[in-house]
Amino acid sequence: MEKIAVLGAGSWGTALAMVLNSNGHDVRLWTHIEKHANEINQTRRNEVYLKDVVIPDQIKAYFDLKEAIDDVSTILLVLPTEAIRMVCQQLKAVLTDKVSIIHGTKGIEPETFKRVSEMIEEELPRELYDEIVVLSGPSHAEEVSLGHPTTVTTTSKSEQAALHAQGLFMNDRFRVYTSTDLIGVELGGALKNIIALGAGISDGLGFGDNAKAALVTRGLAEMARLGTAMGADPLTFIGLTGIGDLIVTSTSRHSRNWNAGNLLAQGFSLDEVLAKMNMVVEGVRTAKAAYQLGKAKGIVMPITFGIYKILFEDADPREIVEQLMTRSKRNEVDEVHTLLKQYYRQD
Ligand SMILES: NC(=O)C1=CN([C@@H]2O[C@H](COP(=O)(O)OP(=O)(O)OC[C@H]3O[C@@H](n4cnc5c(N)ncnc54)[C@H](OP(=O)(O)O)[C@@H]3O)[C@@H](O)[C@H]2O)C=CC1
Ligand SMILES: O=C(CO)COP(=O)(O)O
Repeated sequence: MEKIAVLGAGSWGTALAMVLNSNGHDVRLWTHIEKHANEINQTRRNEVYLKDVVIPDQIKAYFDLKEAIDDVSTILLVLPTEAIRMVCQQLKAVLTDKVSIIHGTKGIEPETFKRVSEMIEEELPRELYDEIVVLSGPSHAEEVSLGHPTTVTTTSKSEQAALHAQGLFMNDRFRVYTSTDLIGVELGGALKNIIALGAGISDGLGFGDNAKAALVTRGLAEMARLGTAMGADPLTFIGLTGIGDLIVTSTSRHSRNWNAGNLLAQGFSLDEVLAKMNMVVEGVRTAKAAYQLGKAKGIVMPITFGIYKILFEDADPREIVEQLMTRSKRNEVDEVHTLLKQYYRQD
């Protein structure tokens, strides 16, 4: 059994702390708000982020980062992408012994186009950690914390490290696979949030199931197209961290991205939507990064570009849908599909 510090006491950090606790690990949950740590310790509830569950007594919340990481062997970062660099800098100031790092964050940084593991690598000196592992897949905190069956994937540059993380989390309610495609797993988890925003917009406009199936399917093609150009294995996009996560995020009432899209379609401005959500909506920043990246690399991503225009250029969602529906005639099969077809023919 290990001592593990979970940095980020939002919904996902709390749910993952509960999984680790149920596996017998000694888990500390760190939040940057002192009042939040006190509330969790006194009430055993995380009222703002995960109100429907009781947090087991064994999980202690910390405000002092140095105390939270004292003597731990693994640190799990579960923060918004925007907070990753800042918290790594705080960590660097107090971390003395080498640890394993795992992260459960899903995003890409605008301007730099860095994945989260790359941001951590840039901020933390190499001698302070063994390897970085990514944990991703279709997994809403609200269901994981209730013990509903869930599957995720761990990946790392080191297969050993991915296997170690698999062992830490896996139980009969939380099944963990491993993958060797670090780039594909991270990009799948980040890019699906953009398409989920689109699914929320589509549902908010009342377009129904056909439109959503089209968005998810053609959105997946865009994810795989950009991902492949960034060095991912296209097959990863038909796995848990690609289509799996895209399905759950585009269809679940728990999804922050879907709900944000739904509110946008009702006419709220982006600022109003983000204020109403009170939780991180990662697809917004990642849409900016994917738009910039798609432009820079000349990748065809009409859905992603349309969602970017709704978010940042005040475009009317109905006009974007019309533009998507009236694009020039095409064949459905492009280079990514061709690769997938070759794969299926091997069976
Ligand atoms: N929720 C889910 O079901 C899942 C989420 N994820 C991913 O996990 C990541 C975290 O999401 P989630 O838990 O939902 O987010 P939440 O919005 O629920 O919580 C975010 C937490 O991070 C804290 N935080 C924000 N900025 C900082 C900072 N600078 N320093 C320290 N803490 C900070 C927030 O504190 P404060 O109260 O001050 O805002 C809050 O406690 C995201 O990348 C998300 O995509 C992945 C899978 C499932
Ligand atoms: O990544 C997630 C589920 O796998 C969470 O998505 P949301 O942030 O949209 O809730």
